[in-house]
Amino acid sequence: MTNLLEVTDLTKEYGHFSLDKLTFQLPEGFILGMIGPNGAGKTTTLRMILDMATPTSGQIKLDGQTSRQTRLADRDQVGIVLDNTVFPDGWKADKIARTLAMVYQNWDGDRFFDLLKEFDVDRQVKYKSLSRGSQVKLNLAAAIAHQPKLLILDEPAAGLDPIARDQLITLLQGFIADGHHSVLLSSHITDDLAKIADYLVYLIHGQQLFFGETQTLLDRYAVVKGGLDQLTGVIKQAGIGLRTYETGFSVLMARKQLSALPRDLVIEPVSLDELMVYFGKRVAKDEARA
Ligand SMILES: Nc1ncnc2c1ncn2[C@@H]1O[C@H](COP(=O)(O)OP(=O)(O)OP(=O)(O)O)[C@@H](O)[C@H]1O
Repeated sequence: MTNLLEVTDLTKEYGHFSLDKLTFQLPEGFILGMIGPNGAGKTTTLRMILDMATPTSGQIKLDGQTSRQTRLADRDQVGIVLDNTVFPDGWKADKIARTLAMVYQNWDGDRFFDLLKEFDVDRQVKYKSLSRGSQVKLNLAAAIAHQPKLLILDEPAAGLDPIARDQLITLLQGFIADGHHSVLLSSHITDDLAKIADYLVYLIHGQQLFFGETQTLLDRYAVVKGGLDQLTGVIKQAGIGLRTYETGFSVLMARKQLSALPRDLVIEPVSLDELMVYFGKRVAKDEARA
């Protein structure tokens, strides 16, 4: 398998925050999702991959290129939608298309306008007058229409309604379908990510908690529920993000620890959203202790 992106021991020190030795790969033909709570370091990681921030140490290989100069020269191969991607307020789609046609060698104007039609974005409306969702859709269409190998998207689903999010998922699946394109995206909408991300990088406070196949992460944990009288010392110690109610408790546990538990507890699969909430609760508890 050829990797379009390889990140090795990537570190960034900001004084109050450090991103610690991230290591992950994105093969051709796959989608990699980056998840983590606010301030985990997702945008910082994407910015370093895009040469918009300088790593303190570590290596980034984009389509086989390690040197910053070659990566910059090969910019056509990457399509980007960042939180703050904007076009000048007064520009309409036609002006955006004319401009990007001069910037990108592989610009495909027909594809751009087809995508706008599919997304129901009015090409006669000035960029500043489009709704937030329509601006995101236009940014996406612009990123895809220059036919990059790799799409990097920071929170692309923010501001999109459920129908548009569904269109986005279909679009991204179509983008990677030939096996030679890949997508790296960060998102808080983890249910969407669970549907489309083949791999996940999970960051908390700059630490990489997990990198691997999405299903592997979900299979590794389970939600355990029971009455307060069943809350043993083992559960309190090994459980992640314990929640107690008047009537009982729920906690996240690694499946490999389940054999040590009483048999009459309720064991349920965990969703990506729940997983993040339980882990988030553990981090908050650790911080309160520190
Ligand atoms: N240019 C900078 N200078 C100093 N600190 C920075 C800079 N950019 C980011 N940080 C810090 O890095 C940390 C991680 O921020 P980052 O935006 O990468 O997180 P995130 O996971 O994308 O969060 P969110 O989900 O809220 O967008 C934060 O504590 C932030 O203050």
